[in-house]
Amino acid sequence: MVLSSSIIDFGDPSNRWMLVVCVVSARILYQVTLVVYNLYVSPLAKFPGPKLAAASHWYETYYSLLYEGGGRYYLKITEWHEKYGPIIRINPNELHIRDPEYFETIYSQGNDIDKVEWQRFMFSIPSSIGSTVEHDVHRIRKAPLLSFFSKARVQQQAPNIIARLETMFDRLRKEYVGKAKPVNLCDLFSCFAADVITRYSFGKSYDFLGYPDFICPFSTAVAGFKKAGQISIQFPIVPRLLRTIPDQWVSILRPSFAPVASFKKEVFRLIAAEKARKADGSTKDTDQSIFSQLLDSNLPASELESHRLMEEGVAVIGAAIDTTKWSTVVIIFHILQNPIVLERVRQELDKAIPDPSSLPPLTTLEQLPYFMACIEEGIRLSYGGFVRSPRRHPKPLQYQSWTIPARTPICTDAWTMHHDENIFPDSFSFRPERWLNDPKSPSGKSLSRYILAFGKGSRVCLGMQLAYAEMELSLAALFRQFDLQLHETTRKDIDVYSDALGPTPHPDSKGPRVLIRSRSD
Ligand code: HEM
Repeated sequence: MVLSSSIIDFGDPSNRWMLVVCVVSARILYQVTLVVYNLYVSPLAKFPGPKLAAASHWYETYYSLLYEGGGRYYLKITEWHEKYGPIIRINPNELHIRDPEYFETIYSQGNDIDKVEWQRFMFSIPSSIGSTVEHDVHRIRKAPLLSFFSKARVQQQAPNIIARLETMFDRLRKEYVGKAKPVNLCDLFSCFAADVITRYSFGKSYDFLGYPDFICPFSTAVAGFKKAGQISIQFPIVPRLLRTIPDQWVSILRPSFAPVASFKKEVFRLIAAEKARKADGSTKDTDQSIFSQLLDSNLPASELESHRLMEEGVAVIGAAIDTTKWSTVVIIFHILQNPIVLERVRQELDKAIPDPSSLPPLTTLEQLPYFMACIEEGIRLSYGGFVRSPRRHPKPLQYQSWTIPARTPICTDAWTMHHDENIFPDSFSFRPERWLNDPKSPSGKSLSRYILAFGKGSRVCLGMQLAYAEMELSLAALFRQFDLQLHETTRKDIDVYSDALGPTPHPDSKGPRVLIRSRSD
């Protein structure tokens, strides 16, 4: 105290100004040094790309948050690949590669590939598998869930999916079929996907399909959360700080968050019940919920702590709703917009499903080539996660003449892959035919290898089989039983405008809507 008062008198205004000037100058000096380092000294300095992006993160921040409403950096990346070639530096630390033959190297099954630090807090659930950065921790966490979401278990659970479909169709018949009342496909399939995943993972139904007009506050809250996702990517400190605020306070400050807060409480309740059942030895059906599955696994005790399990539960539900909804809606839109496609799908489904009220097993639907081609093509044009998901490899990677330093964040993405015109000519058009007769890429590999919508390698989507089953059953039943007509809906309602932790259409879109008639009308 004596020291500070004897050296500088902060009561003197000129000294206070001097302090401000010193702090600002130090900050400017730091920024200038950083820019010089990024441009000339960094191990990535030699890689091609725009100097502004290499100099500072602020360039990405501007395109991600401000320019044309934000979420538009993916278009810049495409533009730069045209100009600078297949490997570019897209910010001071990260490289992006556009080469359909190289993405399997980036996203390989290798055990020692990490995600990057900003992915940990992106969804505010850092201990869930999708947010786990370290490969070894991720592997341990994912292992016990693999069989729970395996193809065999999904097939076993098909009757539960069909039961949710019946609920959905009953409501459609009562409130929409034959009426001049359009239904918003995003709202409809959000509720459906939410009901399916909660029943599947928690062994419990929450009747999301019962909400008026299919507007479910929980899905709306999750969608709102995702809209703010770019802020979390650009400023990872924000979600970290928000986590320190109790949920009740956040709900008061932002009432739209309340459904997420009460959902988290419900997840804690389920976990407590499962732990109590396990403690008194009465757990019988080990595959009823992901929590019984995890608690019966050989995960260490630290991994079974209630807060960690809550984050895993929320992650599984969160990962399943918007993604499955969006792919299903995109597929419906494109089929409806192409009368020839619609006719062909119907012919195939009518033949395979003679009684519209009785769906065949998934294995039969999967044998319908044109129907499955429509699904694959719709998945291609719905892009899956969309947001970049970089990886860090422990050893240097070689790409053409470039040596990529070890642990450099490196990525490609579904937008880049799915619009590679050499692999998918006329890539913006919906052309199911491209998937018929076991098609190959110019290099002779199966075309489906170039689909990145579910991710690849060790981090591949956990719920892929469930997502396919939901899409196959719901689309087959929908097109078999109903006549749908697009209502004030165009490609503007479907095409990606921005990346808001998922493919997001133009902000003016009111959402894709349809009018529904029964096919027997
Ligand atoms: C059409 C539907 C779906 C699409 C397009 C999709 C897409 C994706 C993508 C791209 C990833 C990888 C993200 C990354 O690399 O960081 C992923 C991971 C994940 N998905 Fe899905 N998903 C879908 C449905 C589901 C469903 C139904 C579930 C329910 C279980 C689910 C659960 C997960 C989980 C838990 C992860 C993290 C996996 C890991 O990190 O190992 N997804 N998904």
